[in-house]
Parts: sequence; C-alpha cells; structure tokens
Amino acid sequence: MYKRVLLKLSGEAFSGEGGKGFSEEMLTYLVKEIKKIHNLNIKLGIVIGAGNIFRGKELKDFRIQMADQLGMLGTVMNSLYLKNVFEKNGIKSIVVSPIVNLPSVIPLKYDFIEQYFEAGYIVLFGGGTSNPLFTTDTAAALRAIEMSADILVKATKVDGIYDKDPKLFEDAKKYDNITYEQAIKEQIKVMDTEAFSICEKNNLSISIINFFKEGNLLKAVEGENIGTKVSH
Ligand SMILES: Nc1ncnc2c1ncn2[C@@H]1O[C@H](COP(=O)(O)OP(=O)(O)O)[C@@H](O)[C@H]1O
Ligand SMILES: O=c1ccn([C@@H]2O[C@H](COP(=O)(O)OP(=O)(O)O)[C@@H](O)[C@H]2O)c(=O)[nH]1
Repeated sequence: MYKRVLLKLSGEAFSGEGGKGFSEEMLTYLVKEIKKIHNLNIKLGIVIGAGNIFRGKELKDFRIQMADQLGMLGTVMNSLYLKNVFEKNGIKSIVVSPIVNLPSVIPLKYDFIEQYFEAGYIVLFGGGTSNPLFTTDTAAALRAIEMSADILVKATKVDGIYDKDPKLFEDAKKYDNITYEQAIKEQIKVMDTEAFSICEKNNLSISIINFFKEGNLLKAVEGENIGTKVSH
C-alpha cells in the first residue's frame, strides 16, 4: 500500500461528468471514497481542478492569461468548498495556496506541509501551479514531488490510458502499463506532457483510474493496477 499519495481530482468530481457547479450526490460519493483511504492513515494531498467552474480554454472571448487566472481561482474555490464538505463529515483538511491571501487559505510553505500531515490533515493544494498556460495535472505533478509522494493518482472519467481516445473510438485498447516516454511520444491527451515529463524526471509513477467507479480509489492506493500505470 502507498503511504504518501497525491490525488489529482478533476473539477468534474464535484459536478458529475460534463457538468458545472456542485452536485450534492457527487460530493456525497466523493466523501465516501475519500473516507475509505483516509482511514488507512496515509499522508494525502489533493490537487483539484476547476472544470466544474472554469477551464481557461473554454472562455473563448478571453485572453488566455486572463481566462487561466479565473481557472486558477476556481481551483481555490473548489479547495475551500471541499474543506467545508470535509469538515461537515469529520475529515480534517487544510487549504494551502500560493496565489491568494484569504483567512482560510494558508500560504504554501514546504517546511510546514509535513506538520499538517503529521497532525492528520489532508492537504488541499489550491491555485494550480500559480502560472497561466498550465493545468492542474502539471500542478499535481509538482505538488506530488514536493510532498515526496509515492504515487500520483489521477482520478478521471476514463478507465486508464488507451491507444486512442476511448470516448471517441469504440475499438480503443487500454494499456495496463505504459512508459512516460511512450505517453509523451503518443501525445496521450489524458494528462499534459509537462506532467508526464516532471514525473519522468523525478521517477514518480502515475496511476490513472476512473474516479466514477466505486472502490477504485481505495484499490489504487492499495497498489492494485486497476487502470493504467505510467512508469519507467
Ligand atoms: N489515449 C487516451 N486515453 C484515455 N483518455 C484519453 C485519450 N485521449 C484523450 N482522452 C480523453 O482524456 C479525457 C481525460 O482528460 P481530462 O478531460 O483532461 O481529464 P480531467 O478533467 O480529469 O483532468 C478523457 O475523458 C478522454 O476522453
Ligand atoms: O497551473 C495552472 C492550473 C490551472 N490553470 C487554469 O485553471 C483551469 C482549471 O484547471 P484544469 O483544467 O486542470 O481542471 P480540471 O480539468 O482538472 O477540472 C485550467 O483550465 C486553467 O485555465 C492555470 O492556468 N494554471
């Protein structure tokens, strides 16, 4: 079982696939899935996207730098939202972010992260990488390395990495294992090339799983390869 896990959650984990906003049903499901791994006494960091609010690319009339800043703020909003949901369910968490100064957001300081873990908090990393032109996949890779995670779990809406987009091609074939090199060469869209590259350089394995299948998150943390594992 992995002991230090960075979980990348799409904003769609809050809204349901393809949706916007916050769904009560989805949040109940999210809490149930998180409780299964939180009880295992692992050090858990979470990077949340903002696809349920803004994705920079979706704001067509905006300059991308502007749109991406809205996206990054969205990730902080989601982090605070999740902190509140966790609180109501007896789960201790803390929001850290380099981009905003708010009373319930703690500035990102590497030296303190371990103390939050030791005190039993889930650390919610908001604000992405703090730079436009990136996505939260890259932020997840960065934070995973910074917290010395054993694994980066990308919980998304497909069962893993396929030889082509499974949402578009019925005959797409899933890889159980793939190297970073192959993922980059084949320009696999499920995660940014930057994220693959950061993980490759730092020898951090990635587990791509379908978040919307009950029990998948627990299995991934227990080390079962239920989706696709990206490694050397
Ligand atoms: N080769 C591929 N294997 C798996 N998924 C792919 C592939 N190419 C494109 N995709 C698409 O990538 C999507 C997941 O990426 P993305 O939408 O960025 O996830 P998230 O919002 O969870 O960060 C899937 O819905 C899938 O349709
Ligand atoms: O380092 C970052 C991370 C995120 N974003 C912006 O925030 C949005 C939300 O993140 P993402 O698309 O990764 O969300 P997800 O698809 O995972 O819900 C992105 O589209 C970007 O516009 C950004 O500019 N820099």
